[in-house]
Amino acid sequence: MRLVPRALWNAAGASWRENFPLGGRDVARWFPGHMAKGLKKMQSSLKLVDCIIEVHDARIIPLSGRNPLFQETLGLKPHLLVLNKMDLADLREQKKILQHLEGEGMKNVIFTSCVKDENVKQIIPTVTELIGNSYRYHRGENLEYCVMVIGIPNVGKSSLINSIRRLHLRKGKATRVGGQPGVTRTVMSRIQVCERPLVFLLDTPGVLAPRIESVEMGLKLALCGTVLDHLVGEETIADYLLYTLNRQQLFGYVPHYSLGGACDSVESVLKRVAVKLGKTQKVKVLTGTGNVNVVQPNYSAAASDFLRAFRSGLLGPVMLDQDVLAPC
Ligand SMILES: Nc1nc2c(ncn2[C@@H]2O[C@H](COP(=O)(O)OP(=O)(O)OP(=O)(O)O)[C@@H](O)[C@H]2O)c(=O)[nH]1
Repeated sequence: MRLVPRALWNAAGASWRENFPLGGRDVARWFPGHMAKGLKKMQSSLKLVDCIIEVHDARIIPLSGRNPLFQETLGLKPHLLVLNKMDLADLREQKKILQHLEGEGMKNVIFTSCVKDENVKQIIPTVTELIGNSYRYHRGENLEYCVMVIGIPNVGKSSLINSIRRLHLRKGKATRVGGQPGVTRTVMSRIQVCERPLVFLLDTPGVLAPRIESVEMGLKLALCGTVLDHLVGEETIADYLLYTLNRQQLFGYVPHYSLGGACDSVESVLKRVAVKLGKTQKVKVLTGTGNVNVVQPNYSAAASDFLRAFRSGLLGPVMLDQDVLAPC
């Protein structure tokens, strides 16, 4: 998908938007209140836990997405960062990403894909080693390990738990997986995921509200589906997607929708996508001589499809935090 098709060479030389208009957006509203309550519950369960697995989306480098309140507590327990959805991420700069994370104090990092069960097998041995090298306070005598899985919404926490369980115990789903953020809400309880060593995970992952340092970070999180789309606006997210793809010269959307060429106007792209998909709607227009029915492109349906295609990897892999890596 990285290869720029011949027809797009001209487009690749074109100039794309340097900035995305960020003003007037109330990012604080994008994350629902139930997450703050979850944090308290997680903090009270921490004394039962030997290790924390923090799951994040591999397309965003998890600096700003992390909740500072939890981060204070994280230092006390062995910590493994799992960067999931690697099948959707452009990881050509993996070395830089790891260096960057190490600079932020995150030494134990594994990239995974739960849809392909890629690298998931490395998790239990790594966790066991981390716990073995740590002081377990009052849990030193206990031969079973208890691990807490945490992370912001929709990054694949439940999928990871199910995947670990499937690979080590050959058992089916223990926790619900959903395409919408915020599926996991119920009280935490333990489930076994491995026999030797005996490892339990808190079966309901801890859902953290991300700390959004900037509107742009909020838009990246929205693009990855960690926020309910309607709170941000699908067309806004679609516009941010188009801006990102063009800036990074990722023109996979052009052949995907058989568009004539790349374009930086979201209105024009969504119009062509809507027509291509046959997503049009009749709208009544008031004229001087009465009401007239006009067929218009359904921009909202086109935006939904554009986002869905991106999120399922059909437009190619992406690294949304290239700007964070640039000064490394
Ligand atoms: N492509 C891809 N999709 C994944 C991967 N892991 C999970 N997903 C998808 O991401 C979506 C969210 O997965 P969940 O496991 O429900 O995520 P969660 O973090 O538990 O979500 P919340 O309950 O909202 O906190 C689902 O549609 C999964 O199928 C992965 O490695 N690759």
